[in-house]
Amino acid sequence: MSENFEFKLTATDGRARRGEITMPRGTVRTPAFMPVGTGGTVKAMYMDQVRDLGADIILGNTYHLMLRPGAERVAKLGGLHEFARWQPPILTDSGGFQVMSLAQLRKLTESGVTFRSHIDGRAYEMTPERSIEIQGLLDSDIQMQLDECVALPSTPKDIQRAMELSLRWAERCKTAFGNQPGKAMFGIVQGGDVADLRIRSAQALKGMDLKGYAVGGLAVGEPQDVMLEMLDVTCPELPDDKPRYLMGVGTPDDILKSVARGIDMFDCVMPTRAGRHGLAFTRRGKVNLRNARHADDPRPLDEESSCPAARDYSRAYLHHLVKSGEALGAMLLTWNNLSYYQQLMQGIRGAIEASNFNGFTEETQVAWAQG
Ligand SMILES: CC#C[C@H]1NC(N)=Nc2cc3[nH]c(NC)nc3cc21
Repeated sequence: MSENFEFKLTATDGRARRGEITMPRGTVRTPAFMPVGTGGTVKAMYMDQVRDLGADIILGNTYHLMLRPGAERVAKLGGLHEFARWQPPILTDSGGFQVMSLAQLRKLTESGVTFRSHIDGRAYEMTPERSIEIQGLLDSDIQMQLDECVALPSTPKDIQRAMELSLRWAERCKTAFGNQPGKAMFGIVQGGDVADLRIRSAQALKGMDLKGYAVGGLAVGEPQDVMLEMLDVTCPELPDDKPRYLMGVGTPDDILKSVARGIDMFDCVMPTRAGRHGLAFTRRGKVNLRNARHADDPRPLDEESSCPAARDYSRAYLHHLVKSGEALGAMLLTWNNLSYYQQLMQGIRGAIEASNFNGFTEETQVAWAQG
């Protein structure tokens, strides 16, 4: 533990990095995967289970929590850690992406964005200052800047405008955040799929000397090679001694290829959402438990797994639960998927320490192909 927010690199293998982020609430081993806990819950999981799987940090969403139950209410109840009974670090997204993707009747100005709640239609204003205030009320350990997230596809002109506005908002967020030694505010690199804009955004944010940097505006439907190309141009512009967080990513293959390009942190709804829809991630690839071919299969998902959901239940039973819409189906498959993701991250961290990241990547991809 540290009363400050500190990041240190402990090993590298090519551009892949092994590190640790120390904060008062705990240490985050990187590369790290953050389970998504949007409304203060990692859906279908107990927080103790999430921790036992090896997660060092989870993600919460400003947008959802401000709408329901309300940031001031969570603050009065002791903050998000107390409210959700998750004591390790929490990273909160700023609301920029969710306002773009969920809110209604959005109106954007230099000052901020006004919108109506997708839940009850109530009107809200979100400014850089209010976003940081809300994340402070939640007692978030890593707070994201408010950014303007243009929906894709967008014109280069619109991407540039949004990138430049987001830089001005980053400055305002930095001012509003002030000096909080045990916490961090991360900037978000924007620029869509335009390399020059990505470089300019990264260089400008680096000049603000922030405690960490996210790469945003990806994992919004663009082809994987475009996402990877943007990482190739963005990561070299970011400081080596600060964490790099790729927002909303991704599949296990996305994660391997992004770690190879210098990314340290990830979050994605993939393992939890897929689990609720009957899809299992395993060492030998994905298994769609909705498929009738599992109806009589007595084998577990992975007899060698340390996770009971993967080791102790037949595919036939999981298929039955999924087809019947039983809550236990979502619970077991979410448990399995988060276990797989955390075991993948543990394997990645060990491989970088052993200077074997490329070998680990090849072995993992071959195993997926075994089916
Ligand atoms: C443009 C932009 C941008 C980023 N800005 C903020 N605040 N959060 C994000 C969350 C994301 N999730 C996914 N994919 C699921 N891409 C994301 C990108 C962002």
